[in-house]
Amino acid sequence: MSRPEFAVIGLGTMGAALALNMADKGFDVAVHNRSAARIDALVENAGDLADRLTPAKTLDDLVAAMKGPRAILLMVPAGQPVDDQIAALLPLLDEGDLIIDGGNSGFHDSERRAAAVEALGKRFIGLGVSGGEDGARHGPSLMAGGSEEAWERAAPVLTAIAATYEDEPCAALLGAAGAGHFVKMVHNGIEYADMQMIAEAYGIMRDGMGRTPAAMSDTFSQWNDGPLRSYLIEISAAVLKATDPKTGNPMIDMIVDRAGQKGTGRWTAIEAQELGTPVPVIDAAVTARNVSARLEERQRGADRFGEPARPLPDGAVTDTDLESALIAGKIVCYAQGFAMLADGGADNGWELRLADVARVWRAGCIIRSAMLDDMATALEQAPDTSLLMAPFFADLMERHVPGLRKTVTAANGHGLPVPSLSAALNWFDMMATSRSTANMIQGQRDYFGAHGFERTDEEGTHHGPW
Ligand SMILES: NC(=O)C1=CN([C@@H]2O[C@H](COP(=O)(O)OP(=O)(O)OC[C@H]3O[C@@H](n4cnc5c(N)ncnc54)[C@H](OP(=O)(O)O)[C@@H]3O)[C@@H](O)[C@H]2O)C=CC1
Ligand SMILES: O=C(CO)[C@H](O)[C@H](O)COP(=O)(O)O
Repeated sequence: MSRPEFAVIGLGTMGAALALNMADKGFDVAVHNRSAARIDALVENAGDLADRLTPAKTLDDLVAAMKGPRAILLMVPAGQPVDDQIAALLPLLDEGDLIIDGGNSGFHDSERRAAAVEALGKRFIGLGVSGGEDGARHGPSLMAGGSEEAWERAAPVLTAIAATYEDEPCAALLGAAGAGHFVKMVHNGIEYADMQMIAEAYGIMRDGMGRTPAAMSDTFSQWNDGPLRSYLIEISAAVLKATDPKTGNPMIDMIVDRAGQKGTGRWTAIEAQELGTPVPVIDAAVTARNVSARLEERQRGADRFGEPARPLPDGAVTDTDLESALIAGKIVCYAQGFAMLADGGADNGWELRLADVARVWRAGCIIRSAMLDDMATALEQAPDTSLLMAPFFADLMERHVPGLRKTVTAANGHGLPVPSLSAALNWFDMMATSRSTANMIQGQRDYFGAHGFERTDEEGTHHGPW
């Protein structure tokens, strides 16, 4: 084994899997973790790949074991741990060495870290990684932000370990330092929205149609053979099919209905507000997770007001309507996500190519879906146009909005909460409205604050007769 040029620090779920993926692709990798037990466990369980791993108990040992120019991937929790690792590494590294932060870091932090690291003659990449443990082990989607030089150094390894879509690696340099983590943040916002809409369809089937988990699993599996084909639909079918080994009950029925979150969805919603980009489907999904966490408050609400009468009349919503709702909702949430990428790219001075982002998301990542290849084509043809207006997706919307409308109307009428699907429908209706109601807002603002308004028949700023 030759001295490794590549290293992974942080051998938790993602770091260990990425190190094995690199070893599998023929790269020698130095590995280090804060607690030594994980280093030993990785090497002991690596089988034939152990020969390619160089365990290092300290950062000094890690750096000394490597050949320059070094490339070191950090896979530790976002925030202070990343700053601490960078601070500990910098004095040990040589000019030209590269630090890659592969965690879910905030993109503002990546911009700051890149500037600090590069000022010392070293290089930095902020790398969005998606695909969970299995993706990390067998092919993740990788969204890089950094300089061309830094990318050239990292690309041979990153493109080798990435997922492929028709032989094209799902790994790309998308812009300067913060761009990779910005794109990953928006990816996670879309992930939240897609998951929430799927959960809403599950809720309609469970509480509105009285379906069993096994029956719902079959429905999701059928949808996975059509336009909705995607990783999230596939795993939803699998989750619904699983049996709890302890009780023999459907696993889904034993899971507490309180959704966790590590923050990237919330960041997307906050950043979208900063940019002024409407992403209501994502906002609603973040809110729904926050509401889910208020278990006791929800229980008090149910006790005080009674659970709504939820069963839907026969035929009120069909499986085809539900499928349509998810298709239209998915297009809307991607349209909002790509609009945010366009606005964020412009605001930060990155030349974010939306088609490249769609291509990188086609395989390996959590939001991979059959629609992404068509999105890449649409965004290549008309990069400055909303995905909603791309002929292929506009046609799909025309076909599927009636099912979305029927689903949302029936659900709202029977106390079945569908916040993200409703947000998708409301956004679609607002975006197809030439005369909105914002004239009333302007009238109110002028009335109480003399803020002025534009008139429909004259140029300039005007005031009302109040
Ligand atoms: N899990 C997932 O699906 C995905 C996770 N990510 C991101 O990747 C990063 C790693 O996630 P994941 O592998 O799931 O996390 P894990 O919790 O499985 O592992 C975290 C690793 O970081 C180390 N660590 C924790 N705190 C510190 C610290 N203060 N200093 C140094 N090392 C520390 C841990 O070491 P020790 O053993 O000593 O505790 C452990 O090796 C996170 O930013 C996460 O958001 C990105 C995409 C997907
Ligand atoms: O980045 C990821 C997937 O793409 C991570 O799994 C992330 O933790 C998911 O977000 P959350 O924990 O907030 O649900």
